[in-house]
Amino acid sequence: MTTHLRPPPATAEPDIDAREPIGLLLRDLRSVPGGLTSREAARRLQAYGPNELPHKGGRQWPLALLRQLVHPLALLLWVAAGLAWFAGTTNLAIAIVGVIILNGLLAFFQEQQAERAVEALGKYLPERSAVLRDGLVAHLESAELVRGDIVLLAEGDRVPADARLIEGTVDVDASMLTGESAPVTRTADAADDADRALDSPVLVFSGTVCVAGSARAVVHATGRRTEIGRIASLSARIGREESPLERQVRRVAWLIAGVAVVVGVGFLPLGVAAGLSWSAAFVFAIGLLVANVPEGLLPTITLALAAGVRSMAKAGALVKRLSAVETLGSTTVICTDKTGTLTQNSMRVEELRGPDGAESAHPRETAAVLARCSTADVAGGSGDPTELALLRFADDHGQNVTTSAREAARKALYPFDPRLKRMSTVDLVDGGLVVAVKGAPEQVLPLCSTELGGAELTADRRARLSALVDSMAGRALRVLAVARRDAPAIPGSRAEAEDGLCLLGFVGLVDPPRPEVADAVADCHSAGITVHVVTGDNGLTAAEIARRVGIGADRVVDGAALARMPEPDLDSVLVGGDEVVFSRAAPEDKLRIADALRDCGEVVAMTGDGVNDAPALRRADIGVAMGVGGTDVAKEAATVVLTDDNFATIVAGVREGRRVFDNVRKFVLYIFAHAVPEVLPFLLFAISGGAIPLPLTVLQILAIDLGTETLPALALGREPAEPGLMARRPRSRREGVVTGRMLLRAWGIMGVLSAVLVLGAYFAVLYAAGWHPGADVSDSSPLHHAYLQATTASFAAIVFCQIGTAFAARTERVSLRAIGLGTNKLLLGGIAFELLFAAALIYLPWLQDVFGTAALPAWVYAVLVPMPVLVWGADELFRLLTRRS
Ligand SMILES: Nc1ncnc2c1ncn2[C@@H]1O[C@H](COP(=O)(O)OP(=O)(O)OP(=O)(O)O)[C@@H](O)[C@H]1O
Repeated sequence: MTTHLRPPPATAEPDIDAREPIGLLLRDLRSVPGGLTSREAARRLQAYGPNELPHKGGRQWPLALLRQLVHPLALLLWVAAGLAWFAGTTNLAIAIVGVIILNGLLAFFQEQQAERAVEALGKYLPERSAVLRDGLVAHLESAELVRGDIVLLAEGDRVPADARLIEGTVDVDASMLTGESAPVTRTADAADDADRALDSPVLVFSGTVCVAGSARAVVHATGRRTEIGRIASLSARIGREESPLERQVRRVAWLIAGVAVVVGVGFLPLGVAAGLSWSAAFVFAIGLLVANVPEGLLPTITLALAAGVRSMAKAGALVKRLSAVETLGSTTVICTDKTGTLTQNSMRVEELRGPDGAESAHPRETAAVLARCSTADVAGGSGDPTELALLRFADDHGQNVTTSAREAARKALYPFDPRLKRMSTVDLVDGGLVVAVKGAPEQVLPLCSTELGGAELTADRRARLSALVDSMAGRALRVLAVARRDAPAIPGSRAEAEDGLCLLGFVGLVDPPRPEVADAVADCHSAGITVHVVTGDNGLTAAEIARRVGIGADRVVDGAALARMPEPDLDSVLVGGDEVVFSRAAPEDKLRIADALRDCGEVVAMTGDGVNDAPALRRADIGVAMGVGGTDVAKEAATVVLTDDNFATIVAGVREGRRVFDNVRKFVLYIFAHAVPEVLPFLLFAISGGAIPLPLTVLQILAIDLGTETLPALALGREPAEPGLMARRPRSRREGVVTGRMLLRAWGIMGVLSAVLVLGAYFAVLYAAGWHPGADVSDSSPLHHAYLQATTASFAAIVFCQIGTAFAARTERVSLRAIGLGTNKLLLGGIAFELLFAAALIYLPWLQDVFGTAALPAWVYAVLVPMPVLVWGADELFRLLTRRS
């Protein structure tokens, strides 16, 4: 159920007992087994409101805002503000409170944006349900369901509203309501003696999923009146747990905060020793602390992840958890399905062979079996793509392929079973019963005793037939054997029905690879990602398709061999470096493969679409469900849903994940770099014993941290992908956000250089005014104005150096030229703002008073302007040297 914003229903619905006899219930709901009319449904929708869960709405925001103001780092700042106030520096106290509030607001808006990005995913993938309207089956958005609607439930569907079964039997997984993980059976005509409605054998509830069977049910409660609607805390909101990246960054933030406290406290005695009064030293200690607490780091990361979620959604990959963005980026193995993911899923019968290997001389007999042995609906275009292709073939050969004709003649159905890989029906044909079977040749052939024409299937014939199948499969055809027999009576079981069959021939279907997949596979290979194919199809067919898209398919492991394979052997197959095709795989095999890969330390993305794929999707690091062809169960279990079922989209997601992670590193680097030029001047002051006056005021530091730096840091989070992003090995699970190389660049290179440049500008202004170490710069001294200009020069120099740092931080390895100077427009805007803000501080008289600044003489700009180039240049050189090595 989606959570759109629509007005709440105006009218209350009368109470109805959903467990009363069906006839009575239908009468109370003013419905009939054929469903409501569209007009009546529209009226009820208008009167009672859409079938949606109560929206967790706007009233949440005051709390969210409050949370931003009282999180631990903010509390640290509150303490600092309290101390400043206590020390009598009200100005500083107010400034710190300003820092807290501004940061809180910024973080709040970032979090809100992040939430919205995730919530907006709902609109990409509205849930749909099959419902009877005007006597016909319609596939409507679940939100449009009303009381009295008759819904059709099938395996893999999510139950869209609370409903009473009126026909059929289903197994439902009700774990999200009852916590009971084993599926329970619900039958229309069961005797209902349960105590609780939740345990009633005739009711199904919104949010639970149908894992087997099919049924019709009449809706008796929708939206907020459903069981799940009542349990408001279980609202359909997507989970928001902290990602490993956020956890890491939180730890880093705390570490830095700890260092800030130590530096601040450490400054106290140093400051006093250098000649400051206790209260002045105290004020500076607090200033240092506030300057270095990285309170903005976490929300910025959340926002970067959310931006990743948004752009992935545009690319067709709906990510259900923010944390999945980074996990996708570190994927090392992708296990993919074949049909629809690697291929176009536009199947067509390419050839039909008789048992003799010749182009079949009896297409009509084969077509007749295919027309009956099916559950797809060509007119409505719904059903398994293989079956749709077979039905179109039957249609071309003069068969009646309408569902009504088929169902009228059907006496029994043994549906397609992915383990048995075949399906059968028993139908009444011209007054006699006929068993129709189709399926994987190795499953069907053993059930056949004769072939078309009546000849017995000898061992020799069977061997030749296998060779025929292999030759078809080797041409990338999906091959199905088709068989039939006359039956004297309706068979009692599947085994009895599928016995003593007569083989009619083999159909070969083509399903060409998607054109974009070959490039995506090549990208995977250059990015160090291994691609395994796990398919229910024949090994030769799958290997040929794999080869056509560039997957190394030298090794094919078939389902039977896999079943016999001990764990250590499987491990060595999987980590041997080869790409493997697992053919004739059952859904449980996927789980085993995911498990083995994870045990081997790989980060696994696994695709799936069926009900049985759910455990493997859950077990993989990234479960990828098919949005078009997948069941609701698979989508539920997956972390990523592909709106186009396309393999290339997974790879696009990996690229996006890597980009987001890179960008997080970029702004962490940027934020780290400023610490050195801010802290070093203080140390100089302390070490000189006060002979060198303080090069920066506390409020100037706050102006940098809060005013000039914020926007460029945010803009770095939106940096486009760096060239070569998909030419690197995947990041190891153990590799953190902060690396030694990053610290070297931030502190060792850019930080130290900036500190030198900042002090250079400071001393240049002081000396030009005739200052010497130890000279008086206090309020009343003649050097005071020069001192104000000198601290202003330090402030301006930090701003200019940070511009250089921002450009350097844009790439981790390549040169700035490779990505272009102007490709991040946000950053250019951020820097423009930074300069304007700094200019205001330097030139507006009332800001001069607050921040202790003074207008700079023009020559100082000649010193300042080269600084960005110098800082960026030093890092560029470092990157060049490390690239070479
Ligand atoms: N509707 C069907 N009726 C009978 N047999 C089928 C049907 N669909 C598939 N088969 C047989 O079962 C085999 C496995 O099909 P299945 O659909 O389970 O494969 P899959 O795992 O979905 O394959 P892929 O990875 O290509 O998507 C097919 O190769 C085919 O021989």
